[in-house]
Amino acid sequence: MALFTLGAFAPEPPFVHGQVPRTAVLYCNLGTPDSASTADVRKFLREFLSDPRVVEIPRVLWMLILHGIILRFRPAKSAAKYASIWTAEGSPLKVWTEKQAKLLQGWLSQRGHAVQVRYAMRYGSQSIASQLDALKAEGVTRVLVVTAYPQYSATTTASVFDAVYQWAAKVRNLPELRFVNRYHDHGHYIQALAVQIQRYWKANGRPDQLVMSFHGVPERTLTLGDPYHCECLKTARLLAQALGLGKDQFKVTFQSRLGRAKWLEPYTEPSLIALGKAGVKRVDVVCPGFTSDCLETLEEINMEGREAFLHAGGQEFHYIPCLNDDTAWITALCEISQEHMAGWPTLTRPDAAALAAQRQAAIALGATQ
Ligand SMILES: C=CC1=C(C)c2cc3[nH]c(cc4nc(cc5[nH]c(cc1n2)c(C)c5CCC(=O)O)C(CCC(=O)O)=C4C)c(C)c3C=C
Ligand SMILES: [Fe+2]
Ligand SMILES: [Fe+2]
Repeated sequence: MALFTLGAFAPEPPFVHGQVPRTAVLYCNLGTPDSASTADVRKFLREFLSDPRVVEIPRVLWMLILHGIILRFRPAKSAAKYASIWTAEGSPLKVWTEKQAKLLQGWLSQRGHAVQVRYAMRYGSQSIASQLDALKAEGVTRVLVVTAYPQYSATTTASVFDAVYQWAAKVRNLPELRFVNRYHDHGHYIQALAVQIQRYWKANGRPDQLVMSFHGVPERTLTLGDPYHCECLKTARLLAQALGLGKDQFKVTFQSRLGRAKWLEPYTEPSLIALGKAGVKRVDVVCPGFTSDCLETLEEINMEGREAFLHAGGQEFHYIPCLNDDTAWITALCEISQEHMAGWPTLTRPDAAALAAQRQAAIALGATQ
């Protein structure tokens, strides 16, 4: 009989003295079903909605509601919605997230940083633990965790961090870890949104009202101290400023409510209906909190929201796409990552071209020359 047990820690490759430190960026998004089938959507929803960060009601009661009602009826309904936005390459959320990570890798390398970029999903395939395992196996000793969520919420950002901590709790020789909590007011992020909207308006004309629709959360989270609501409002204010919009030219709303509890208000769809009924002719909707187009933007806004507005008497509905693979957005991701890697010796080629690119980006944002 063995006298000693190794406890929870699995054997890991031995530490090699003199090993070159290696840095990685782990870019994390929410996740999405593997296919638009009801079975895959149910599997995804089960994992997502079982996270106590996402639904904060007493466990036993919630498990009864989740398994007794929601997982019986919602998967088929959601699967039909997913089917309406699915692409040949898969779920838009996955396609964009993967592309953003590849582009970020390219930009960081071009700026002379020796950094590996991987993307991971909080729920479903490409899990955070699997990607951290892969990075560790590749010899990475420093990881910067960046999320696809500009506004911090315990329901999203903190849940990603939980998954990292849960992985870390089982690892003996941990990499150095850093986290980006938020970038809702980062100059490059706001600039990327403004550029995207202005480009859209240049090609399609301007609306009577710009609706900035953010994903909702239960209102209770605000009174419990979640900064999400305030951060959404700050993003909206900065974006309106960058676009030169007056108070009566834009509106902030919250979408995707689930269940009967009160969520952050005003709700997007009733607001669109009210605008249509009030005789507003053209509405443009942008979703600044979503960095990739996904079910919530492509179906809920561009299909359901459009229908609601036009049905209520509105004449023109425009959906402005998310940041997706836009160059200004990838630049923003690059800047945000660089700032948080300060002090980590990642620059292998601090050459004139890389430094000039950084200086130009800063000047474009109003830095003194
Ligand atoms: C209690 C439920 C939910 C909370 C709280 C919530 C917060 C939240 N979600 C996002 C971003 C996304 N959510 C997406 C889909 C989605 N969200 C919920 C529920 C809550 N979200 C559900 C049940 C679903 C699945 C679809 C459905 O059945 O309606 C997505 C899109 C995923 C995709 O595959 O395309 C995103 C992105 C944020 C930012 C947020 C809080 C700030
Ligand atoms: Fe959501
Ligand atoms: Fe939705």
